[in-house]
Amino acid sequence: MTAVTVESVSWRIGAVPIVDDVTLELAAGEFMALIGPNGAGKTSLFNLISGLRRPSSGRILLGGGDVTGLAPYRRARLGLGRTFQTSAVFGSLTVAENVALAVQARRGGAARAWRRRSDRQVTARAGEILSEVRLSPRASATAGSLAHGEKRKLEIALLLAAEPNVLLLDEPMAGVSAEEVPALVAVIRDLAGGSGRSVLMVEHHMDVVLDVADRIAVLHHGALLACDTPGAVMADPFVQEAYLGESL
Ligand SMILES: Nc1ncnc2c1ncn2[C@@H]1O[C@H](COP(=O)(O)OP(=O)(O)OP(=O)(O)O)[C@@H](O)[C@H]1O
Repeated sequence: MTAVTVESVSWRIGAVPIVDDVTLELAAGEFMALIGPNGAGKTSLFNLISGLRRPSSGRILLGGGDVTGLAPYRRARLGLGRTFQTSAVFGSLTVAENVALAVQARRGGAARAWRRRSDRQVTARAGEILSEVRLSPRASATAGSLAHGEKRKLEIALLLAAEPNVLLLDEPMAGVSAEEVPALVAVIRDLAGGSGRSVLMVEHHMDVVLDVADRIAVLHHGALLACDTPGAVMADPFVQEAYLGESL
């Protein structure tokens, strides 16, 4: 089953192709990394998938359904979650309160009946999510007091509260200290897979990419240069040639 299909998608500004005829499929449960040098079009492709931009041509499908014309919030309702570099965390509330609010917001919006149900269910779900992102020991800390890596985990927790089946992660390691990277990688690695959740992640740290990705998609000047297993991509002569002297 395919979670996301990008079908011959191009996005042009004037005559300049920023994303150039990209076709790729993210399978259910798959972890795919999207790499490429600065300006390759990674963020633009994320914007096209999440609906912030409309393609000049081509189609975007979620779970097999065409969402090319749908606004971002409609795609979110269909199970697409995206992290941004800027954080939407309430710094003066505790970690647990932040997650509980996000769970409540989702449930309140989804069905009125939830309002009549006990707060305990919200607290329980928030607790499960905190456990999944390994933040339970920090549940009663104020969000504003978290280290960068912990804040990233909280942002992921807020995303999970919407119960997405596809996650778009935009440079989750950015700004995180080297000591915090392994703990954050451990959380991110487990986001896809058994749950059926799929992840598409833009990340510049190649050690992280090679650690977590089932497949790596390589963008180069807006076009898809390769999309294969980490071993095959690293051995690809076109990838090597394209990146000779350039940092991935
Ligand atoms: N709204 C826009 N108007 C004009 N040019 C744009 C716009 N958005 C993106 N671009 C250009 O498109 C190209 C791709 O940008 P994009 O941010 O998608 O690349 P990226 O691979 O995410 O880069 P980085 O790794 O630096 O984040 C860049 O040359 C950028 O300047």
